Amino acid sequence: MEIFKYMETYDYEQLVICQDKQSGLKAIICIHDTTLGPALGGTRMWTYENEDAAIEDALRLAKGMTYKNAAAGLNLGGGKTVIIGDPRKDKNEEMFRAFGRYIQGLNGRYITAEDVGTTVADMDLIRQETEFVTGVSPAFGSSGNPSPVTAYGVYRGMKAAAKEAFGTDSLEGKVIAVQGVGNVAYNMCKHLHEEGAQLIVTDINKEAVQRAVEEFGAKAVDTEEIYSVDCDIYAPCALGATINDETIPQLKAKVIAGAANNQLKDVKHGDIIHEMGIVYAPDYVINAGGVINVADELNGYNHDRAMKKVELIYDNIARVCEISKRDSIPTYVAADRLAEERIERNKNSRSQFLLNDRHILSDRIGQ
Ligand SMILES: NC(=O)C1=CN([C@@H]2O[C@H](COP(=O)(O)OP(=O)(O)OC[C@H]3O[C@@H](n4cnc5c(N)ncnc54)[C@H](O)[C@@H]3O)[C@@H](O)[C@H]2O)C=CC1
Ligand SMILES: CC(C)CC(=O)C(=O)O
Repeated sequence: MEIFKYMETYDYEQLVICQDKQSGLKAIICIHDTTLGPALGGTRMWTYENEDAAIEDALRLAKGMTYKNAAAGLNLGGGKTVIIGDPRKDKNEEMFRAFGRYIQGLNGRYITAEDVGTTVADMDLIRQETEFVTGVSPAFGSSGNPSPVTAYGVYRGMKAAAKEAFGTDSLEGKVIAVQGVGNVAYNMCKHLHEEGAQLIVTDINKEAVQRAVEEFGAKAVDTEEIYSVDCDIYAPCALGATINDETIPQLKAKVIAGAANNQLKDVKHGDIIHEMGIVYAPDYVINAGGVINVADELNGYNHDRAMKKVELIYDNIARVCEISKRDSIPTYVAADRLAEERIERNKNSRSQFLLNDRHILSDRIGQ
């Protein structure tokens, strides 16, 4: 990969490669854009095929956070970290503390949280070395695990997308195919089950599938079968790029609404599903609940206030659908426009010099 060329094309600010021999830490912190504020985005731990794949994931995920934070109305930029390793085998205390020191070295340009493969306990270890971490244990006055809140936001956004496709936002009786029933999707399934939806689930983790079958009466299918099942809504909640040349021809769903980041393999896939008449709830709009929740910590965490903001994901998805119809553009383009316009407006309004400019983290770092 030609890193500088890629970073220049998509306007990235910084890529930090962190190595700590003793703990085995191999981390890539990527900061995409800090126009709106410090970059906030989670840390993913995953067994990447090779280093290029890890760097590419960090780059794509960080850019997604810029758009997510902007579209959610947060005064935060976009960043993300990937740690190379197996979260079930390769974690240790020193690793997360070493990582915490690397974050501290960025002096507030990047704030982390959970993502796939990392937990509240990992964030607690990072916190021993830096203040620039969220999603820490509630005992520290923090918001804890963001997944249930992300799940609630996805549920709200799914209802808005259903309204657009079916004329009603009730999910009662709707058949929903859920790919990956991990932290977010398990909690999402709870809401869907309570509303009377019928669930079809798949996961590479058989225990996760079993739990959904037992608790929600879900029907289990093989991982490759999930794309072609008869359903109303496809909810991608595992990893990215599952909307691609191979899967699109199999889809029967009228709505795509799920938690995964970077669901479209390429932008052209957003165009194709739009032409097919599928209502696509753009990933970074619908899955913003977690970041909205952890971002609230920066003001002194208040759960009710955070949940009120998360409720608005319904309105955000409805707005994106409205713009898509009005301007005859795919929903992913409508979402990108919302985010880009907000960043641009903020860029242009930063013309005045202000001594002692108030930093979003001023309270935390005691300035
Ligand atoms: N946790 C959060 O608050 C947020 C998560 N997201 C995104 O949502 C997605 C899910 O996140 P979490 O639930 O936290 O992760 P998780 O790791 O708890 O759940 C992901 C699940 O997908 C399964 N999976 C992986 N590959 C699969 C495949 N090929 N087929 C079927 N299942 C597969 C895993 O076994 C796991 O159970 C990720 O893309 C994440 O980046 C986005 C915003 C916030
Ligand atoms: C998990 C969140 C707290 C932040 C994030 O990285 C995301 O929304 O993807």
